[in-house]
Amino acid sequence: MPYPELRQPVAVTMGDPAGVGPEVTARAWAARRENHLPPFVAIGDAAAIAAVWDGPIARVGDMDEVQRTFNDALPVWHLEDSGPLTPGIPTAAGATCALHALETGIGLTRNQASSALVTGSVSKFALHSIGYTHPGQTEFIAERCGVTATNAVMMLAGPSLRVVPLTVHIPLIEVSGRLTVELIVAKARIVVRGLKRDFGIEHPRIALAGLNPHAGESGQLGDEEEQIMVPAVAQLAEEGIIVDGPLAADSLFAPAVRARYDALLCAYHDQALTPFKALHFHDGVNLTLGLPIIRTSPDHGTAFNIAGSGVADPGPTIAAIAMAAQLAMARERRCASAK
Ligand SMILES: NC(=O)C1=CN([C@@H]2O[C@H](COP(=O)(O)OP(=O)(O)OC[C@H]3O[C@@H](n4cnc5c(N)ncnc54)[C@H](O)[C@@H]3O)[C@@H](O)[C@H]2O)C=CC1
Ligand SMILES: NCC(=O)COP(=O)(O)O
Repeated sequence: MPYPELRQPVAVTMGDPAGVGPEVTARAWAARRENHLPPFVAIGDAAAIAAVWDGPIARVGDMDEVQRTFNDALPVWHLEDSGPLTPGIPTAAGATCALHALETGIGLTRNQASSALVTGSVSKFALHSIGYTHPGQTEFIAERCGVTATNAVMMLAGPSLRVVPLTVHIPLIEVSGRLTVELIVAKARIVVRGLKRDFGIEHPRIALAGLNPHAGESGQLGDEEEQIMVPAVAQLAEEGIIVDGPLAADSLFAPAVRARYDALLCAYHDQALTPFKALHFHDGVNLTLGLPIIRTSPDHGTAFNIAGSGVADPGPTIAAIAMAAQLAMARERRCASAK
């Protein structure tokens, strides 16, 4: 057992049943031994897995059954029939099933029936078509956990890079208006706490990327750096946080530069996720800092263009399950030593 202190299985939602979620979850189970994965349960429509995978499935209704069946079959917490299913074609019934799976996974994890939550990829468009109003899953999970959206911080973590988009699912034109000293300081504090608590880094070093080319070139190429970022970095430094910036984003990801930091705080979604996915598509993980539960997710979307064709890489899901288990075990160890 690679995770001896993990008291409960990990809850893995399959996301949109028409996306690659069902097949990558099943293939992660098939690769459980070589990847030393902990027991986990797949939450969603069992038919969505059967449509794309011919391995063994065990329908379960409690976590004891998950523990008992995991070695021999993929445990599935079956929720509902998501209707006629064609991989690659999202439907309202499929989005409803994905949302129900998310609710179920959050509930199991908040009740400590599962040690951690791993969320499969959903289609934001399909979810919004059934009335979902949150920008992503992060904000929904935060709300269910009683945490404000600002205090639930998205981090993408891979073996050689951790990035944090300070603004996430908003149009590019709104980024400048959303960046404030308060937002940067609040998120940076949560990042530093997460690096200490979840990653065991005693003195985290972070850097803030500028928004404009050359970090604004002293105001000649934009003033967000001078007006917002410089005061935010000064305030964080005053609090004793080891922080550099704002630094020119184009060179921040160069190997010699990024190696100096434990996390890079970026102004907007693609500034963070584009270099991250270029480096760590296969083994990178999306996680949420600032929650009372552990939540991770593969760092890709529903990939409707390849769903059902058998080519989807299960690596990101394997990495998300492994990281969820490691983080949960570290927290359980800390709780045990505090008693
Ligand atoms: N965590 C989540 O729930 C996320 C959900 N999304 C949602 O996914 C939907 C599609 O978004 P896209 O921007 O097209 O991103 P995507 O990640 O679904 O696909 C982008 C490209 O990457 C490929 N790809 C993705 N996962 C792969 C895998 N496991 N193995 C091999 N190739 C893979 C796809 O085939 C496609 O060519 C959108 O509705 C978006 O909202 C996007 C990112 C994260
Ligand atoms: N691009 C990252 C992403 O879309 C993940 O968002 P979330 O659903 O985890 O909030």
